[in-house]
Amino acid sequence: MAPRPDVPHGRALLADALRNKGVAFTREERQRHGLVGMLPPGVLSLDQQARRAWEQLQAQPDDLAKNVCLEQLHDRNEVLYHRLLTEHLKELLPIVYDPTVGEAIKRYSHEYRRPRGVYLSVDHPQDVRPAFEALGLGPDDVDLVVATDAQQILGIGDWGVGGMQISVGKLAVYTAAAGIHPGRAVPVMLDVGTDNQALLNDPLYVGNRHSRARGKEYDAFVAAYVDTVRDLFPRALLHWEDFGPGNGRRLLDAYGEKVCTFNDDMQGTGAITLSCVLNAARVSGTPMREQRVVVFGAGTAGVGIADQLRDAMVRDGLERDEAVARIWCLDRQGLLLRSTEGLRDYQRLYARPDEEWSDGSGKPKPIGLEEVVDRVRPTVLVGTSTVHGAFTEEVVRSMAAHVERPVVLPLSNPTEKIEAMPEDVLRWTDGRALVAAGVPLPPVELNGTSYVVAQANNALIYPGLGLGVIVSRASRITDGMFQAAAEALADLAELSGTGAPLLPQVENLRASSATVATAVARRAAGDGVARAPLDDVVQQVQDAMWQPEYA
Ligand SMILES: O=C([O-])CC(=O)C(=O)O
Ligand SMILES: [Mg+2]
Repeated sequence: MAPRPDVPHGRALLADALRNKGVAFTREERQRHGLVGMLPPGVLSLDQQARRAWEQLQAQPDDLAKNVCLEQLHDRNEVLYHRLLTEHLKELLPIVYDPTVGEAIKRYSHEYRRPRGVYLSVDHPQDVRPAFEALGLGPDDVDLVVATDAQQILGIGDWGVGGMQISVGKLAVYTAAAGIHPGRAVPVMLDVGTDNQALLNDPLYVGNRHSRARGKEYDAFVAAYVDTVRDLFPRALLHWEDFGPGNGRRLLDAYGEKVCTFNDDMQGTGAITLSCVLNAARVSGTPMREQRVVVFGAGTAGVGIADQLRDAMVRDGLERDEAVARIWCLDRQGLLLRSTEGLRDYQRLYARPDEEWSDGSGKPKPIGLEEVVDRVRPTVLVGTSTVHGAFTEEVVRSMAAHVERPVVLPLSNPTEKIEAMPEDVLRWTDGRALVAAGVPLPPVELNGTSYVVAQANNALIYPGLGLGVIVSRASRITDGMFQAAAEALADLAELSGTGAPLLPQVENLRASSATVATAVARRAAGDGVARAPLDDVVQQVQDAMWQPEYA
């Protein structure tokens, strides 16, 4: 992990992925570090090693095999792994991250090779502290901790201990995109059990073999995690990933004001969607205060998106309740009404008055997406439902009948969960729709125009956000910092020309993350939460970015 005084020797050095250079160790280094006879005599450069690793990767039969191959490299030689990732970001992001990471998570116990990160068990809360102490890192050595309890992995639900791979994948993106030092970042799996029966009945499953802990037991375990990290690593930013709807918002409410922390699915996804909609508003000429937004899937992500769009409408001149009134949220029960049973507290704000939708006679019937789109005539349709194909031709055509440039954002992932394929949406609307998806997709060729589909994934936000927090040493993360991130990213997109994507391309992730980081750090200072002096933010951000090169 982070530079330690005790530089390992011999085989231990080869096994230390952060320091290992493999055949790039020079003859002199081999002699100095006790490696004589342990490596073939040839000495390769990092570039040559990267070429070989790339060849090995190309020989893999499918994306899951590529993911496994890359993660093995990750465990052997981190510099080489990150070199490869940085050089081939567009090709490799879908392998180490969404969508293939979903497959790796499902297959975790069967592809199991080498543990990575910190595994905490709800059955042994007394081990939380020793587990972090075993990293051998000092109070200033950790910048970032990504933790999941895996209840709601991507759009694929509860995957128990396999969720570790989402923490690992997010950190890989942090480093590739924003140069977060891989030795100063820790992935964590909070194993509270799983309600996934297939896992519980799988003899090879390597997680806790019981149902999910809830209530006091859960809260005490999470508290032990937060308290221990704050105590041992007071500089660390705490990132929450893929928690269930019952816990994600609650944990953020409990810790958001006290700790430097954020929930990526609520706030990162909210910010990236805001970026998209800000640019769609530029293209269509319809200001934010005039947008009508339908959110299909009112879970953590959907409501997080609603919150940030609402705030953007308020900044554009609306009162808060006027902005809320321009947002319609649907969940499993259909359109959320005040009388809807089982509303979660965070959904309540967006529940519509029943009078709007019924004549008051009898119990209201569930109101589906078609009816809502038909009556509301939304300008923006967001999908966070994981219902594949929910944005039917009928729904999209109905929307496009009333709106010149309908904004359609099928964000569910992995690809098998997407609400509509952008290709279809563009075809149904004769190329008028402004589309972005949560997963990477190829450009759509239609009537002689190539439409580049932006990837509206929180990967364009969280790495820069994290870097901005680290550079400014922010004591907590304000709403304004998300706004700054969303606006800075939106400003980077080239919107000219038919078919231009709504967001900067993933190939430029390193540059766009630096821009996001700069905006976030400045806003941290503006909001009074920065603890580091920021004399030259642009340079400070550059200096803070770790490069994949041998020491
Ligand atoms: O990881 C991703 O690709 C986006 C995300 O946070 C999620 O879907 O949960
Ligand atoms: Mg997530």
